Amino acid sequence: MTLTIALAKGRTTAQVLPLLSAAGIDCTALQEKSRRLLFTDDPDFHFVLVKAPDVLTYLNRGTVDIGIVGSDILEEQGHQQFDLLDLRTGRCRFILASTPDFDPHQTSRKRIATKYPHIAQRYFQDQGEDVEMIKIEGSVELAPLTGMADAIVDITETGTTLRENHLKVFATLTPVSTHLVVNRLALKQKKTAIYQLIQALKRVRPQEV
Ligand SMILES: Nc1ncnc2c1ncn2[C@@H]1O[C@H](COP(=O)(O)OP(=O)(O)OP(=O)(O)O)[C@@H](O)[C@H]1O
Ligand SMILES: O=P(O)(O)OC[C@H]1O[C@H](OP(=O)(O)OP(=O)(O)O)[C@H](O)[C@@H]1O
Repeated sequence: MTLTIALAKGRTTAQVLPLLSAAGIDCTALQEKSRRLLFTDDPDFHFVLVKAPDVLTYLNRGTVDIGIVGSDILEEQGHQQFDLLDLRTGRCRFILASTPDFDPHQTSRKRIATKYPHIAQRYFQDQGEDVEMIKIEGSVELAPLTGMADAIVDITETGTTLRENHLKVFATLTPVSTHLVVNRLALKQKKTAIYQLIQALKRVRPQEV
């Protein structure tokens, strides 16, 4: 039985391939630097490489059985799938950050720039605050520096980008890591193969922090 897996391209794939290899899956072709997107040589595991937000589109349409993607994407897009395993890689965290002169208690309605409007909205709703959301696609740190936004909600790992842009963390929100999610129908039809993969990955994923 073949399991079809969508991998989020970029950092997620780079950090997950060593785990998949350690779990006994031949990832040689995936590890080669190329523009290939579809890997079907192994009869047990087929892979597609997609942009992180598209992982759930493939999964929810049943085109793939399994998705491997950051919990930032799962939190932002909502869950229609089974989140079965925290792979404990791709670790980073959500933060609220801005220039050091930002006043979190400012009386005017805050303008918040982010790639994650739902997560940011939920955070401010929990604080009882109505904010203006500015959705951007990247280089989020630029928004408060240019005056386009009062602050940002983004992910940080090493803190280098914040530091190099002289931004300060005002709040830490939720932690992020790479998760394995499963399509509901696939879980019924391919239960044994899916649980075998999960058991193998459990044995090789990093320790809990
Ligand atoms: N320091 C980090 N910054 C951003 N994402 C990280 C970091 N560490 C781990 N991740 C995870 O990696 C995913 C993003 O990976 P990456 O930045 O390679 O993709 P991308 O943003 O689609 O790429 P690109 O910037 O080329 O468009 C996130 O969804 C998150 O789960
Ligand atoms: O704390 P650090 O280790 O510096 O990592 C954080 C940075 O990484 C991400 O951006 P990404 O590299 O995905 O680029 P982007 O601005 O194009 O989204 C994130 O949006 C931060 O800008």
